[in-house]
Amino acid sequence: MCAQGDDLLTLSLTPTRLACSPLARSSPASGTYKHPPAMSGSPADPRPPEPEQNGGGDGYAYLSGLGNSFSSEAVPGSLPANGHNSPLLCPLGLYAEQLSGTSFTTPRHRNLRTWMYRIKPSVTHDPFHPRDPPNPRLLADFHDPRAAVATPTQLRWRPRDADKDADLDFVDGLYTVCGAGSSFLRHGFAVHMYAANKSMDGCAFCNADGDFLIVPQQGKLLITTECGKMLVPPGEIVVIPQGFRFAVDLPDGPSRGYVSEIFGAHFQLPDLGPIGANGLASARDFLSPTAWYEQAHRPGYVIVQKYGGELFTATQDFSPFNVVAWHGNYVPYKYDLSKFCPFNTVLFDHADPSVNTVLTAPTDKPGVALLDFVIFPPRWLVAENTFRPPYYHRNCMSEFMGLIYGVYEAKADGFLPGGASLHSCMTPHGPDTKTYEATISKLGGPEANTPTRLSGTLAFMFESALIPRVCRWALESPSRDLDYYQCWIGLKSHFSHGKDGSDGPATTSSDDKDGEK
Ligand SMILES: O=C(O)Cc1cc(O)ccc1O
Ligand SMILES: [Fe+2]
Repeated sequence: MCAQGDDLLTLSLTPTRLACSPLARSSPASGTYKHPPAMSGSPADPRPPEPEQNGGGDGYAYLSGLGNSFSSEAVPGSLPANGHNSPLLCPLGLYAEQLSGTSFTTPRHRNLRTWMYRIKPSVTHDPFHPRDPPNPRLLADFHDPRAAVATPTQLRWRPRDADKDADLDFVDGLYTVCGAGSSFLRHGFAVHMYAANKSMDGCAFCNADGDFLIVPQQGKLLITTECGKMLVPPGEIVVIPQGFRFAVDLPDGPSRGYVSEIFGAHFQLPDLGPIGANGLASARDFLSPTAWYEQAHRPGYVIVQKYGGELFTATQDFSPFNVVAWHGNYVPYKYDLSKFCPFNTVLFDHADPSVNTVLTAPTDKPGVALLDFVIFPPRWLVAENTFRPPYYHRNCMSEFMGLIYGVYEAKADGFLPGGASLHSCMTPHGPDTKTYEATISKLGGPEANTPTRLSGTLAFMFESALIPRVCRWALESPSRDLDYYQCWIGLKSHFSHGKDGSDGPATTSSDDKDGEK
């Protein structure tokens, strides 16, 4: 394997099919998670979490398990007893409020909702107005070619930091790159990136359009939600479902990363098929927050609501993070990507990247995703007589890629941590010239079939069945790599059939014309 750059650690072993030594995980970010006492997924036991026993290793308390029905109380006794959701009077004088993530009548196994018990209900605010200033770089309807255009060109962007001369919080630092469909029609997706240098202050964000899957690449995010707090360093991802109010603090200073937004669907774990009952991402490694609230009078607190891609604000005199207790299965969650258990080919050929799907948002067609979140994690490459980097291909799905750290196995140069690429439906792409040449130069040598460990790298892909339009500002951005196509131009013909007395019949005239000049 030779696609890696110099800064990748590559270990070689004597070829042996069965003995690969297990190595420690190599994510730069992880905490040791201790499973909570009877709290997790146990509505029958509403004891408050105890941070010492119930930590995510990062100082915050979490509940574990994707899809569980959770209960959490910041004050003992604040959840209604006896199975009531909406009693005549809630404990401690709280208001009951339901947040629905699916229609009321969605079949039970997909039905999502949470009950919150809060000091004041969310409705207690002044009217919504268009936000001043707006964020003109957000889009949630991709039907208007004036804002976003169709292009089959291979696209790549260099990483971009927040403008040092501007104060940009998560909301102002967010910009849409591409997407398809419409939040109004509840079908589609958007890919955004963010570059922020300031914590949100005196305001909370609420996305009425869809779910956010956030992939921090630089700088931790401390996210306060109505369900509680989560600390999310690079190497972890976080999902904030549609409608949750949240505020993003930047405890490490400037931060940047990627966001996929899905309209009208939610993420779930992929089916495992013949893999069996275990592998890839495990439900138990997904962590949701525990109840946390603030009670102080907060005059002029602003709710920023993204609705149809536009921002609106409403003012209130209290924090929206006033939920003392909650229960339900519609919750924000985070996941440490180093917990992912990758599967791969163990004899020959290159497995399709779907084998490393972390989360999928399905369409109505079986096996066709509105959006798959796929990773390219550290792993062993052991396939024999195989071109181990990604193959050349044209895909009916569209592929947006980002790099969290390291060097991506298909691109020796130019695809940098914090950068991005887009290869849309049927747009040809694959390893760059340097990667291809370096790989085949090892042919016949001992390295070609030696198991190697791909380490110190973490790339990901948002893959969609929908065909994205690309925002004009992304196409015109100074960070766009206009020379991207050059990385393949150097791919030579290695075709030797009939040339130089080689092993085939006489060459045809078209072979001559197409041969390497
Ligand atoms: O294009 C890419 O780099 C992503 C990708 C990786 C891979 O191993 C196989 C197919 C694929 O689209
Ligand atoms: Fe691809």
